[in-house]
Amino acid sequence: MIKCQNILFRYPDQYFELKIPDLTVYDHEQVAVIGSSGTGKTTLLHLIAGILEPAEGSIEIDNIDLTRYGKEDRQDFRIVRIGLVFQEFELLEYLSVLDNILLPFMVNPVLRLSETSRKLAGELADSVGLSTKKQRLPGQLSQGERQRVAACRALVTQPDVLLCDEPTGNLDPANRDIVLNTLLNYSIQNKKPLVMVTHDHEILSKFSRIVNINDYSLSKL
Ligand SMILES: Nc1ncnc2c1ncn2[C@@H]1O[C@H](COP(=O)(O)OP(=O)(O)OP(=O)(O)O)[C@@H](O)[C@H]1O
Repeated sequence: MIKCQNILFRYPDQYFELKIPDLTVYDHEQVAVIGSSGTGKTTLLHLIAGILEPAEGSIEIDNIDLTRYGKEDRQDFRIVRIGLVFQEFELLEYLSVLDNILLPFMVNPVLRLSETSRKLAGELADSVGLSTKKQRLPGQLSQGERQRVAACRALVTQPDVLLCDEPTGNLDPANRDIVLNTLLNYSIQNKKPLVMVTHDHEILSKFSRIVNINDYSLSKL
């Protein structure tokens, strides 16, 4: 469960303010975050991920208050417990599809690469239709296939929370549905909360709840 209470966040220039009195995402929920450009959707995801720190308030994940942690502890928590997917998928061009999926284990000493993780990486690649492309380099993949790899990478650590920032933004409908269903199904089957920022109103019916960030943010300019 994700619980944000009495959040106040400002960037250092003070022009933008995000205030969230109470936002709880339960384990069985898939929440879409919508709202106009520049109203704080990405900022909200970064707060929940512990990348940003609020000036006031608490952000709890499974009853652990991230705002009590220092930056490094928040980072370790994020690596182990949170799955992140962004619009720019940040694949490493010199690693194969399989190794890109396993990247969290290679770059983070807090995670242990096991045979189980290798097996899961292969199964995830199979599940998104990449079974014949596991040894390819990202440069040999389409945009949609690259984003499928990024979705698998977010799931290979079996995170307790999934945070996604427009993961289907540039994709055609077929790839969009593969990526979306992969992420939603993980959340539904494992009862792990999912929060996804999206501009795509066509996909909103797939979520259990919609949060409009316009209700919370205030631009002072
Ligand atoms: N590092 C930063 N320093 C100062 N202001 C920032 C910074 N990052 C974002 N902002 C400002 O904070 C506000 C919220 O930005 P954010 O990226 O969260 O919006 P968004 O709703 O995700 O926008 P979009 O839909 O365009 O992606 C914007 O006004 C933006 O200009």
